Amino acid sequence: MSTAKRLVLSLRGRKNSQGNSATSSTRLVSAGTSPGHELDEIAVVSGTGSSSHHFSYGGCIATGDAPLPRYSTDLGPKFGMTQPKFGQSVSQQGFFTSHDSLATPCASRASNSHMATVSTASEMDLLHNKQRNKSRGRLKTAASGDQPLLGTWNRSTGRGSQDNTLAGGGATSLAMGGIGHNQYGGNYCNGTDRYPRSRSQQQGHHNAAQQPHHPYQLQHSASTVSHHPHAHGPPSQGGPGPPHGGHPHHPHHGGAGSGGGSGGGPHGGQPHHQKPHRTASQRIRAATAARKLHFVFDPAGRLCYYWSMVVSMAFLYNFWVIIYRFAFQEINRRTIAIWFCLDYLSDFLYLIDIFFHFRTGYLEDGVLQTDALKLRTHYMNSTIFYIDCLCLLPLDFLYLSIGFNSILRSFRLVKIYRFWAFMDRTERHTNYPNLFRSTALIHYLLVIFHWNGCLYHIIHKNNGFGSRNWVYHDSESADVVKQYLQSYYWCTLALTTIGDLPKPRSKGEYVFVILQLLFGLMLFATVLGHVANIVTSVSAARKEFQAKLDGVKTYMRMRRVPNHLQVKVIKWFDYLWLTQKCSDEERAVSCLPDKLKAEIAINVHLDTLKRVEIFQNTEAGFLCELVLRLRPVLFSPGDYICRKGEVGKEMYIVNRGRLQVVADNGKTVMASLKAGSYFGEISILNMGTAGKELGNRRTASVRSVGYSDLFVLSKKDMWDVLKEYPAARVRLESIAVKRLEKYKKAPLEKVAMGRCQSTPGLVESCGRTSLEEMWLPPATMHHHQQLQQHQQQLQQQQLQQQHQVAQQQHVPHRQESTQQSSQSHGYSPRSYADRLARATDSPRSVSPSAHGSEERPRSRATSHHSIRPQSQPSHTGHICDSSSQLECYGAGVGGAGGGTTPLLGSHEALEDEIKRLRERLHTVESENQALNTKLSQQQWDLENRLAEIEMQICGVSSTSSVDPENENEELERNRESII
Ligand SMILES: Nc1ncnc2c1ncn2[C@@H]1O[C@@H]2COP(=O)(O)O[C@H]2[C@H]1O
Repeated sequence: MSTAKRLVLSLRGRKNSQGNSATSSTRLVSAGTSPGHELDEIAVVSGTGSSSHHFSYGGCIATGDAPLPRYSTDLGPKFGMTQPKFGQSVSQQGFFTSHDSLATPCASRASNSHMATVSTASEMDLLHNKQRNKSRGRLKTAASGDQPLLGTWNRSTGRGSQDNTLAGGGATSLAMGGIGHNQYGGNYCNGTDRYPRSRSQQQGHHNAAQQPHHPYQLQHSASTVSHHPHAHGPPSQGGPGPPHGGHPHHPHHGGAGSGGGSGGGPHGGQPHHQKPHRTASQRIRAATAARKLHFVFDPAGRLCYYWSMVVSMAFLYNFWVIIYRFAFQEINRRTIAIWFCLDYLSDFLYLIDIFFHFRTGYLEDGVLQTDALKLRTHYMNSTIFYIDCLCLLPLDFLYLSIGFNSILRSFRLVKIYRFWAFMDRTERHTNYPNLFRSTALIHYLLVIFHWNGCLYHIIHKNNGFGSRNWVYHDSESADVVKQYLQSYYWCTLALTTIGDLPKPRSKGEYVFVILQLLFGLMLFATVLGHVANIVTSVSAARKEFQAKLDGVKTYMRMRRVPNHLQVKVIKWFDYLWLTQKCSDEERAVSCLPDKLKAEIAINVHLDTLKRVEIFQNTEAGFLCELVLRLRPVLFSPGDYICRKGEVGKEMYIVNRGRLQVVADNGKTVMASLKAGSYFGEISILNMGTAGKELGNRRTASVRSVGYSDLFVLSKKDMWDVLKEYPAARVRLESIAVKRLEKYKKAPLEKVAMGRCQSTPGLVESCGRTSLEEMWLPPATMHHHQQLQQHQQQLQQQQLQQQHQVAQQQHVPHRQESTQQSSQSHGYSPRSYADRLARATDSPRSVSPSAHGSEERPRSRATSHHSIRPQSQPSHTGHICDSSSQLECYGAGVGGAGGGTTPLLGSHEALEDEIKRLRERLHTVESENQALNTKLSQQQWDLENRLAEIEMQICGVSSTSSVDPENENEELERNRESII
């Protein structure tokens, strides 16, 4: 998608974003920092002095609701401005991409009364001529047309240059929807290409009557510009702006806001009555004058970059040639013309560079300054200005006295700062930093050899250090190139410490050669270091990855991890390396601010994320928030990502790969998931079908078919975000409800359950409830908590009563009973309700399973279902039998096989099962009754026996005539011991 399109989309998106500034800026950020990013490069600063109009979308302009200037969108291609290889500079990124940076410039500009131009990134007005021609034609038409040109728009009496602005902008301001003559009007380019006229008409007021329809205004306005949010608000609102035309509290915005400009409010821009009538020719003149455009270059923009490349070339020319010509006295009559042309071409470029600097913006408090006066002052007060002047010191005049000597041009080399800046920027932006570094290193080496060779030749030419033995003898030859190559070769030997140099004889020669060798040594070391760095950075990722793999391997070997598992782990690493080439993606971007991280993540995973249902048509902020919390994770083939019945703590988004939602048996596939799908949300939303307690349990198992690249989102993170975005929550829940519906409709085989086969120790409850019970209509979803609480209270009360009964009956196996009770399971609210009702009918229903007690929450442990007031040990065994039978049932239903009950595939089967269960319940109840009778019988026996003993004791005591008090105590003691 082209940048322009993206921008348009982002702006549209912003309109839809319900005024959420964060959101909108985020969208804009996305567009603004897209690789396209051409638009911020081009800006028109129209008018003179401070009244400029900015057309770029960068900076604050982008924050506006501005319809995109039509011509801006295709400026890049139009002018052959291809996508830069090296993208944007860091400063630019910082400036345009962060939310703050979008907002700040506006604010600061608004508060700076001297800042005329607000453009963040303005480089040139490429369309200026075209526009001017158009305007002329239109003006002609207008002038000759019936409509008088005497509009009611007003001339600004603002700052000096604003006349021009008015004119041209007069025209321009009209076009810009009344970017008045107020500097901020100019600053913000508030015109819209669609709204100004209608707005002005709507705004009406008295000037509506005065203001004739202005053809120039209309036509010109159609060709420009952006729209200032402060001044107009969203265009879609369409209604009249405040009478001041702009922000009611910001008179400075009036110009822009009067916006409607041409219409403006009565106070917008300047009062109408100041110069209500101007002739057409006046206006044309004014317009022409105001159309004197000036350019302001964004230091971080592409033009600046390319220009610095040109200047660097000029510098390199001087860098290589000055010393060469000095050493070899290459200038002679034959070549003088060429050298002079080249010399003065480079000087000319240096000169232009000075002018370029006058028009290059700079950052002040993080805000790009574009005011011409400020730029000039800033440049002239900087050291760079003096350096640039020094570079152009015209020592060439000395040619006249001392002849051609390129050493007089040595000051041109001071421009090296430009070359370094260019190299730095290129290094930062290139996609091949190591290649670039290597090339730069080689270049530096060649230059050093070149200079050294030239120096050597100079010494040689000047008769060396007294003897010429240590220089090459045949260097006397007249062939300059050969002489140069010999010197170069000598230096290469010396500086690479290879040796094999002619032996020095005199002291001077010795010193020179020693210095050469030392320098060569250092150079060599430096080069080696650089090369090592380059090589290291090339393989850094691989090394890090390898180190991690080695660590894991060592660990597995030490811990004697089974071979198959080791192979699996290594394969996992293989896949990771193949697909990501990076062991820790998160760490790679950890130094970035969150907004940028989110932006990167969104861009990198855009394809996946836009397919995710929950992210579609949601607020951009929601996506941003979530994306920052996503953690990538990779699963191997056959891995279970989650198992039915487990507590859900995370949800997953499929980035790549295929997964299956499977039933307990691991074979029945309930759904297939691929990139863009998500799962695991039901349990983390506590919407599981098994009631409150088990709402957080996985409703299904999910298995990876091949390698799956997923994003994990923790429950806490999810809830944190959903708290802020309730609409997204509703959406997520509604999708979950749909899935649950599907789940409900699925054959019972799929949902029936018993012991969770995948995770030993877990017992799933859903299968024990009927399908009707499992289904919880969405409407009741949010009530079920209350219902459950109520039910729990009832259960607890009942439980207490039963405990009391048990205590009264001195049940000795309370512990066992409680153990049994703790094995009960959670149910859906309806399930609870039904069971509660059943419990009322037959309170001694049996616990369905005897497993998973450790897993159950406490509240469940006290469930009434498992309370059995047994008083005899034998009963416990009996009840265990019952429950184990049921357990078998569960297992059978769950598909594990071996159960006594056939698989339940239909409603009838289910009802049969219920019937069977009820019968079983009756049996158990009657058994219980029988046991109770037995118990009563035993109790009666015991009491009888007790009475007999008492009688006996009484008899004994009467015969032994013991003290009655002692006798009573004794009796009591005996009784207790008997009991
Ligand atoms: N029928 C289905 N279609 C798609 N996904 C499902 C289906 N049933 C369950 N899931 C997903 O599987 C996940 C298992 O864990 P959760 O219950 O947390 O959330 C579940 C759903 O996200």
